Amino acid sequence: MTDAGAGMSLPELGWGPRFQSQLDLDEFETCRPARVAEVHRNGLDLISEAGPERIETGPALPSRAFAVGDWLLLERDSGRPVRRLDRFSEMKRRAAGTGREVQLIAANVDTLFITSSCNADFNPPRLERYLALAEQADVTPLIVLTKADLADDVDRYVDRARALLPGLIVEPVDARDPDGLSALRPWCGRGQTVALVGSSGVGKSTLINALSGLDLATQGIREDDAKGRHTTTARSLHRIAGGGWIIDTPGMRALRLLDAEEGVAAVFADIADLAAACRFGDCSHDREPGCAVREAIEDGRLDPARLDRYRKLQREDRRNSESLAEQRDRDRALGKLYRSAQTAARDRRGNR
Ligand SMILES: Nc1nc2c(ncn2[C@@H]2O[C@H](COP(=O)(O)OP(=O)(O)OP(=O)(O)O)[C@@H](O)[C@H]2O)c(=O)[nH]1
Ligand SMILES: [Zn+2]
Repeated sequence: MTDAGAGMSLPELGWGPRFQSQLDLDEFETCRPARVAEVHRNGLDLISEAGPERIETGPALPSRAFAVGDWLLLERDSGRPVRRLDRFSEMKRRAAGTGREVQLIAANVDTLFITSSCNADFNPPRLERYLALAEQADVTPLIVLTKADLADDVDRYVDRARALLPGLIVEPVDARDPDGLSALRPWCGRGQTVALVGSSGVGKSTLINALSGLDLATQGIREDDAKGRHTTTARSLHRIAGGGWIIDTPGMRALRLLDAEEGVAAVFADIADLAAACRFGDCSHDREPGCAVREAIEDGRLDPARLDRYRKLQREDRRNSESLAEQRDRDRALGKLYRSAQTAARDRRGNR
Protein backbone atom coordinates (compact mmCIF):
# COMPACT_ATOMS: atom_id res chain seq x y z
CA MET A 1 0.00 0.00 0.00
CA THR A 2 0.99 3.57 -0.38
CA ASP A 3 2.32 5.73 2.41
CA ALA A 4 -0.29 8.35 1.56
CA GLY A 5 -2.40 9.35 4.50
CA ALA A 6 -6.14 9.44 4.96
CA GLY A 7 -8.65 12.23 5.23
CA MET A 8 -7.10 14.60 2.75
CA SER A 9 -9.04 17.19 0.83
CA LEU A 10 -9.18 17.05 -2.95
CA PRO A 11 -7.03 20.19 -3.43
CA GLU A 12 -4.43 18.63 -1.17
CA LEU A 13 -4.41 15.67 -3.51
CA GLY A 14 -3.79 17.93 -6.51
CA TRP A 15 -7.39 18.24 -7.65
CA GLY A 16 -8.42 21.49 -9.31
CA PRO A 17 -10.56 23.17 -11.99
CA ARG A 18 -8.76 21.45 -14.84
CA PHE A 19 -10.14 18.12 -13.60
CA GLN A 20 -13.38 19.35 -12.09
CA SER A 21 -14.42 20.86 -15.43
CA GLN A 22 -14.24 17.44 -17.07
CA LEU A 23 -17.17 16.10 -15.07
CA ASP A 24 -20.69 16.28 -16.42
CA LEU A 25 -23.70 16.90 -14.17
CA ASP A 26 -24.50 13.25 -13.82
CA GLU A 27 -20.95 12.41 -12.81
CA PHE A 28 -21.01 15.21 -10.26
CA GLU A 29 -23.86 13.46 -8.53
CA THR A 30 -22.90 9.85 -8.86
CA CYS A 31 -19.09 9.81 -8.87
CA ARG A 32 -16.13 10.67 -6.72
CA PRO A 33 -12.53 11.23 -7.86
CA ALA A 34 -9.50 9.31 -6.66
CA ARG A 35 -5.84 9.63 -7.56
CA VAL A 36 -3.61 6.74 -8.63
CA ALA A 37 -0.76 6.24 -6.16
CA GLU A 38 0.55 2.94 -7.47
CA VAL A 39 -0.17 0.76 -10.50
CA HIS A 40 -0.16 -3.02 -10.13
CA ARG A 41 -0.77 -5.71 -12.73
CA ASN A 42 -4.37 -6.31 -11.70
CA GLY A 43 -5.17 -3.34 -9.58
CA LEU A 44 -4.54 0.21 -8.54
CA ASP A 45 -3.71 1.80 -5.23
CA LEU A 46 -5.72 4.97 -4.95
CA ILE A 47 -5.93 7.90 -2.56
CA SER A 48 -9.02 9.97 -2.16
CA GLU A 49 -10.83 12.02 0.44
CA ALA A 50 -11.85 8.66 1.89
CA GLY A 51 -8.21 7.66 2.38
CA PRO A 52 -6.18 4.94 0.66
CA GLU A 53 -7.96 2.11 -1.15
CA ARG A 54 -7.16 -0.66 -3.61
CA ILE A 55 -9.34 -1.46 -6.62
CA GLU A 56 -9.18 -4.31 -9.09
CA THR A 57 -8.67 -3.53 -12.76
CA GLY A 58 -10.00 -5.59 -15.65
CA PRO A 59 -10.20 -5.73 -19.43
CA ALA A 60 -12.51 -2.70 -19.62
CA LEU A 61 -10.09 -0.47 -17.72
CA PRO A 62 -6.75 -2.30 -17.67
CA SER A 63 -3.89 -1.30 -15.36
CA ARG A 64 -1.67 -0.41 -18.25
CA ALA A 65 -4.00 2.46 -19.15
CA PHE A 66 -3.01 4.19 -15.91
CA ALA A 67 0.02 5.99 -14.65
CA VAL A 68 0.90 7.14 -11.19
CA GLY A 69 -0.67 10.57 -10.73
CA ASP A 70 -3.76 9.85 -12.83
CA TRP A 71 -7.23 10.86 -11.71
CA LEU A 72 -9.98 8.31 -11.87
CA LEU A 73 -13.73 8.61 -11.33
CA LEU A 74 -15.33 5.96 -9.14
CA GLU A 75 -19.00 5.29 -8.80
CA ARG A 76 -19.96 6.67 -5.42
CA ASP A 77 -22.18 3.76 -4.42
CA SER A 78 -20.36 0.75 -5.78
CA GLY A 79 -16.77 2.05 -5.85
CA ARG A 80 -16.61 0.77 -9.42
CA PRO A 81 -14.13 2.62 -11.70
CA VAL A 82 -15.95 4.70 -14.33
CA ARG A 83 -13.30 6.51 -16.33
CA ARG A 84 -9.91 8.13 -16.25
CA LEU A 85 -9.79 11.91 -16.54
CA ASP A 86 -7.70 13.69 -19.16
CA ARG A 87 -4.16 14.46 -18.11
CA PHE A 88 -2.58 17.89 -18.25
CA SER A 89 0.85 16.34 -18.47
CA GLU A 90 2.03 12.89 -19.38
CA MET A 91 5.51 11.41 -19.20
CA LYS A 92 6.20 8.33 -21.25
CA ARG A 93 9.07 6.43 -22.75
CA ARG A 94 9.92 3.41 -24.83
CA ALA A 95 10.29 0.40 -22.50
CA ALA A 96 13.84 -0.59 -21.59
CA GLY A 97 15.59 -3.56 -23.16
CA THR A 98 14.36 -4.89 -26.47
CA GLY A 99 10.71 -4.15 -25.72
CA ARG A 100 8.96 -1.79 -28.08
CA GLU A 101 6.18 -1.10 -25.66
CA VAL A 102 5.34 2.41 -24.63
CA GLN A 103 5.60 2.86 -20.91
CA LEU A 104 3.75 5.54 -19.03
CA ILE A 105 5.98 6.99 -16.38
CA ALA A 106 3.73 9.47 -14.64
CA ALA A 107 0.73 11.71 -15.24
CA ASN A 108 -0.42 15.12 -14.04
CA VAL A 109 3.04 16.11 -12.92
CA ASP A 110 3.73 19.83 -12.40
CA THR A 111 7.49 19.80 -12.01
CA LEU A 112 10.25 17.40 -12.98
CA PHE A 113 13.29 17.36 -10.69
CA ILE A 114 16.11 16.28 -12.97
CA THR A 115 18.78 15.09 -10.56
CA SER A 116 22.47 14.88 -11.26
CA SER A 117 25.46 14.91 -8.93
CA CYS A 118 28.26 17.47 -8.94
CA ASN A 119 30.75 14.82 -10.02
CA ALA A 120 31.43 12.46 -12.91
CA ASP A 121 27.71 11.74 -13.16
CA PHE A 122 27.17 15.26 -14.52
CA ASN A 123 26.44 14.64 -18.17
CA PRO A 124 24.98 17.35 -20.43
CA PRO A 125 23.64 14.95 -23.10
CA ARG A 126 21.74 13.03 -20.45
CA LEU A 127 20.39 16.24 -18.95
CA GLU A 128 19.28 17.40 -22.39
CA ARG A 129 17.45 14.14 -22.88
CA TYR A 130 15.57 14.62 -19.62
CA LEU A 131 14.86 18.23 -20.58
CA ALA A 132 13.38 17.07 -23.88
CA LEU A 133 11.23 14.60 -21.95
CA ALA A 134 9.98 17.39 -19.68
CA GLU A 135 9.27 19.75 -22.57
CA GLN A 136 7.41 17.06 -24.43
CA ALA A 137 5.40 16.11 -21.38
CA ASP A 138 4.41 19.72 -20.55
CA VAL A 139 6.16 19.51 -17.22
CA THR A 140 8.35 22.31 -15.83
CA PRO A 141 11.93 21.06 -15.53
CA LEU A 142 14.27 21.95 -12.71
CA ILE A 143 17.83 20.71 -12.34
CA VAL A 144 18.76 19.52 -8.86
CA LEU A 145 22.52 19.17 -8.45
CA THR A 146 23.10 16.78 -5.56
CA LYS A 147 26.32 16.21 -3.62
CA ALA A 148 27.12 19.91 -3.81
CA ASP A 149 28.67 19.45 -0.36
CA LEU A 150 31.33 17.16 -1.86
CA ALA A 151 32.38 19.38 -4.78
CA ASP A 152 34.62 22.41 -4.56
CA ASP A 153 33.62 23.83 -7.94
CA VAL A 154 29.85 23.80 -7.54
CA ASP A 155 29.44 27.08 -9.46
CA ARG A 156 30.98 25.55 -12.53
CA TYR A 157 28.38 22.75 -12.50
CA VAL A 158 25.61 25.26 -11.95
CA ASP A 159 26.81 27.41 -14.86
CA ARG A 160 27.10 24.44 -17.19
CA ALA A 161 23.61 23.28 -16.27
CA ARG A 162 22.12 26.77 -16.69
CA ALA A 163 23.64 26.98 -20.16
CA LEU A 164 21.50 24.04 -21.31
CA LEU A 165 18.27 26.00 -21.64
CA PRO A 166 17.46 29.70 -21.29
CA GLY A 167 15.82 30.41 -17.95
CA LEU A 168 16.49 26.94 -16.61
CA ILE A 169 16.39 26.78 -12.81
CA VAL A 170 19.32 24.96 -11.27
CA GLU A 171 19.57 24.24 -7.53
CA PRO A 172 22.69 22.77 -5.90
CA VAL A 173 21.84 20.79 -2.76
CA ASP A 174 23.04 18.35 -0.16
CA ALA A 175 20.22 15.87 -0.55
CA ARG A 176 20.82 14.49 2.94
CA ASP A 177 20.05 17.78 4.63
CA PRO A 178 16.29 18.48 4.88
CA ASP A 179 16.99 22.01 6.13
CA GLY A 180 19.07 22.82 3.07
CA LEU A 181 16.26 22.05 0.62
CA SER A 182 14.34 25.31 1.01
CA ALA A 183 15.03 26.24 -2.62
CA LEU A 184 13.00 23.19 -3.66
CA ARG A 185 10.06 23.81 -1.33
CA PRO A 186 8.19 26.29 -3.54
CA TRP A 187 7.79 23.51 -6.09
CA CYS A 188 6.50 21.12 -3.47
CA GLY A 189 3.56 23.11 -2.09
CA ARG A 190 0.02 21.97 -1.37
CA GLY A 191 -1.42 19.84 -4.16
CA GLN A 192 1.67 20.14 -6.36
CA THR A 193 3.13 17.05 -7.95
CA VAL A 194 6.82 16.56 -8.56
CA ALA A 195 8.48 13.68 -10.40
CA LEU A 196 12.09 12.75 -10.01
CA VAL A 197 14.51 11.36 -12.58
CA GLY A 198 18.22 10.73 -12.57
CA SER A 199 20.82 7.99 -12.71
CA SER A 200 21.30 5.41 -10.03
CA GLY A 201 23.15 6.70 -7.01
CA VAL A 202 22.70 10.42 -7.58
CA GLY A 203 20.56 10.71 -4.47
CA LYS A 204 16.95 10.40 -5.57
CA SER A 205 15.89 8.25 -2.62
CA THR A 206 17.87 10.47 -0.28
CA LEU A 207 16.08 13.51 -1.67
CA ILE A 208 12.66 11.89 -1.37
CA ASN A 209 13.44 10.89 2.20
CA ALA A 210 14.55 14.39 3.07
CA LEU A 211 11.56 16.04 1.40
CA SER A 212 8.97 13.62 2.68
CA GLY A 213 10.38 12.69 6.04
CA LEU A 214 10.11 9.04 5.03
CA ASP A 215 12.68 6.32 4.99
CA LEU A 216 12.31 4.62 1.63
CA ALA A 217 14.98 2.08 2.41
CA THR A 218 12.72 0.62 5.07
CA GLN A 219 9.65 0.65 2.85
CA GLY A 220 10.59 -2.54 1.07
CA ILE A 221 10.58 -1.04 -2.38
CA ARG A 222 14.20 -1.91 -3.03
CA GLU A 223 15.06 -5.25 -4.50
CA ASP A 224 17.96 -6.77 -6.38
CA ASP A 225 17.73 -6.75 -10.14
CA ALA A 226 19.23 -9.46 -12.36
CA LYS A 227 22.71 -7.99 -12.10
CA GLY A 228 22.55 -7.92 -8.32
CA ARG A 229 22.33 -4.15 -8.17
CA HIS A 230 20.01 -2.51 -5.74
CA THR A 231 17.27 -0.82 -7.63
CA THR A 232 14.15 0.92 -6.63
CA THR A 233 11.37 -0.83 -8.47
CA ALA A 234 8.06 0.59 -7.44
CA ARG A 235 6.76 3.75 -8.96
CA SER A 236 4.69 5.52 -6.41
CA LEU A 237 3.30 8.70 -5.06
CA HIS A 238 4.80 9.91 -1.80
CA ARG A 239 3.56 12.72 0.36
CA ILE A 240 5.95 15.63 0.88
CA ALA A 241 6.02 17.29 4.28
CA GLY A 242 4.28 20.60 3.75
CA GLY A 243 1.79 19.57 1.13
CA GLY A 244 2.90 18.26 -2.24
CA TRP A 245 3.47 14.88 -3.79
CA ILE A 246 6.57 13.32 -5.18
CA ILE A 247 6.69 10.49 -7.69
CA ASP A 248 9.71 8.29 -7.73
CA THR A 249 10.44 7.03 -11.23
CA PRO A 250 12.86 4.16 -10.91
CA GLY A 251 14.57 2.52 -13.83
CA MET A 252 15.01 5.78 -15.69
CA ARG A 253 18.63 4.93 -16.40
CA ALA A 254 17.58 3.51 -19.75
CA LEU A 255 15.37 6.41 -20.66
CA ARG A 256 14.53 6.26 -24.34
CA LEU A 257 12.80 9.15 -25.93
CA LEU A 258 9.50 8.61 -27.61
CA ASP A 259 7.49 11.01 -29.73
CA ALA A 260 9.64 13.80 -28.38
CA GLU A 261 10.25 15.69 -31.59
CA GLU A 262 8.81 18.89 -30.15
CA GLY A 263 10.59 18.41 -26.84
CA VAL A 264 13.93 17.94 -28.58
CA ALA A 265 13.25 20.99 -30.75
CA ALA A 266 12.42 23.05 -27.67
CA VAL A 267 15.63 22.11 -25.89
CA PHE A 268 17.63 22.97 -29.00
CA ALA A 269 15.60 25.99 -30.04
CA ASP A 270 18.81 27.98 -30.60
CA ILE A 271 19.82 25.57 -33.38
CA ALA A 272 16.36 25.64 -34.92
CA ASP A 273 16.53 29.46 -34.91
CA LEU A 274 19.88 29.38 -36.68
CA ALA A 275 18.66 26.78 -39.16
CA ALA A 276 15.83 29.08 -40.18
CA ALA A 277 18.49 31.25 -41.83
CA CYS A 278 20.11 28.41 -43.81
CA ARG A 279 19.81 28.85 -47.57
CA PHE A 280 18.12 25.47 -48.03
CA GLY A 281 15.02 24.57 -46.09
CA ASP A 282 16.16 20.97 -45.73
CA CYS A 283 19.76 21.89 -44.91
CA SER A 284 21.55 19.08 -43.08
CA HIS A 285 24.14 21.59 -41.81
CA ASP A 286 26.80 19.42 -43.31
CA ARG A 287 28.37 20.82 -46.48
CA GLU A 288 25.60 22.91 -47.98
CA PRO A 289 26.47 26.46 -49.02
CA GLY A 290 24.82 29.26 -47.06
CA CYS A 291 24.49 27.16 -43.91
CA ALA A 292 23.84 29.45 -40.93
CA VAL A 293 24.44 26.65 -38.43
CA ARG A 294 27.96 25.90 -39.66
CA GLU A 295 28.62 29.61 -39.79
CA ALA A 296 27.67 29.90 -36.12
CA ILE A 297 30.00 27.01 -35.30
CA GLU A 298 32.85 28.70 -37.17
CA ASP A 299 32.20 31.99 -35.33
CA GLY A 300 32.21 30.17 -32.02
CA ARG A 301 28.57 31.07 -31.36
CA LEU A 302 27.50 27.43 -31.35
CA ASP A 303 29.30 24.53 -29.71
CA PRO A 304 29.74 21.80 -32.37
CA ALA A 305 29.25 19.17 -29.67
CA ARG A 306 25.80 20.63 -29.07
CA LEU A 307 24.87 20.15 -32.74
CA ASP A 308 26.05 16.53 -32.49
CA ARG A 309 23.93 15.95 -29.40
CA TYR A 310 20.92 17.52 -31.11
CA ARG A 311 21.29 15.17 -34.06
CA LYS A 312 21.74 12.18 -31.82
CA LEU A 313 18.57 12.92 -29.86
CA GLN A 314 16.64 13.57 -33.06
CA ARG A 315 17.76 10.20 -34.44
CA GLU A 316 16.92 8.44 -31.22
CA ASP A 317 13.47 10.00 -31.09
CA ARG A 318 12.76 9.08 -34.71
CA ARG A 319 13.94 5.54 -34.26
CA ASN A 320 11.94 4.98 -31.08
CA SER A 321 8.85 6.57 -32.53
CA GLU A 322 8.83 4.34 -35.60
CA SER A 323 6.21 1.67 -35.64
CA LEU A 324 7.23 -1.93 -35.31
CA ALA A 325 6.44 -2.52 -38.98
CA GLU A 326 8.63 0.38 -40.05
CA GLN A 327 11.47 -0.96 -37.97
CA ARG A 328 11.10 -4.42 -39.49
CA ASP A 329 11.11 -2.93 -42.98
CA ARG A 330 14.20 -0.93 -42.24
CA ASP A 331 16.03 -3.86 -40.67
CA ARG A 332 15.14 -5.95 -43.70
CA ALA A 333 16.40 -3.26 -46.07
CA LEU A 334 19.61 -3.02 -44.05
CA GLY A 335 20.02 -6.81 -44.19
CA LYS A 336 19.61 -6.67 -47.94
CA LEU A 337 22.17 -3.89 -48.23
CA TYR A 338 24.57 -5.85 -46.09
CA ARG A 339 24.11 -9.04 -48.13
CA SER A 340 24.58 -7.24 -51.44
CA ALA A 341 27.74 -5.59 -50.08
CA GLN A 342 29.00 -9.03 -49.09
CA THR A 343 28.23 -10.37 -52.58
CA ALA A 344 29.99 -7.42 -54.20
CA ALA A 345 33.06 -7.96 -52.03
CA ARG A 346 33.07 -11.65 -52.92
CA ASP A 347 32.78 -10.77 -56.63
CA ARG A 348 35.67 -8.34 -56.35
CA ARG A 349 37.82 -11.00 -54.67
CA GLY A 350 36.82 -13.45 -57.41
CA ASN A 351 37.86 -11.02 -60.13
CA ARG A 352 41.31 -10.49 -58.76
N1 LIG B 1 27.41 13.83 0.56
C1 LIG B 1 26.26 13.59 -0.08
N2 LIG B 1 25.86 12.32 -0.25
C2 LIG B 1 24.71 12.11 -0.92
C3 LIG B 1 23.92 13.16 -1.44
N3 LIG B 1 22.85 12.63 -2.06
C4 LIG B 1 22.95 11.30 -1.94
N4 LIG B 1 24.07 10.97 -1.24
C5 LIG B 1 24.54 9.61 -0.93
O1 LIG B 1 24.68 8.90 -2.14
C6 LIG B 1 24.28 7.53 -2.01
C7 LIG B 1 23.24 7.15 -3.04
O2 LIG B 1 22.03 7.89 -2.80
P1 LIG B 1 20.59 7.30 -3.17
O3 LIG B 1 19.61 8.28 -2.64
O4 LIG B 1 20.46 5.90 -2.71
O5 LIG B 1 20.63 7.34 -4.73
P2 LIG B 1 19.43 6.99 -5.76
O6 LIG B 1 19.45 8.03 -6.80
O7 LIG B 1 18.15 6.83 -5.02
O8 LIG B 1 19.88 5.61 -6.35
P3 LIG B 1 18.97 4.45 -7.05
O9 LIG B 1 17.92 4.03 -6.06
O10 LIG B 1 19.94 3.37 -7.38
O11 LIG B 1 18.38 5.08 -8.28
C8 LIG B 1 23.82 7.39 -0.57
O12 LIG B 1 24.89 6.86 0.18
C9 LIG B 1 23.53 8.82 -0.13
O13 LIG B 1 23.70 9.01 1.24
C10 LIG B 1 24.39 14.51 -1.23
O14 LIG B 1 23.79 15.50 -1.67
N5 LIG B 1 25.55 14.65 -0.56
ZN1 LIG C 1 22.36 24.56 -42.41
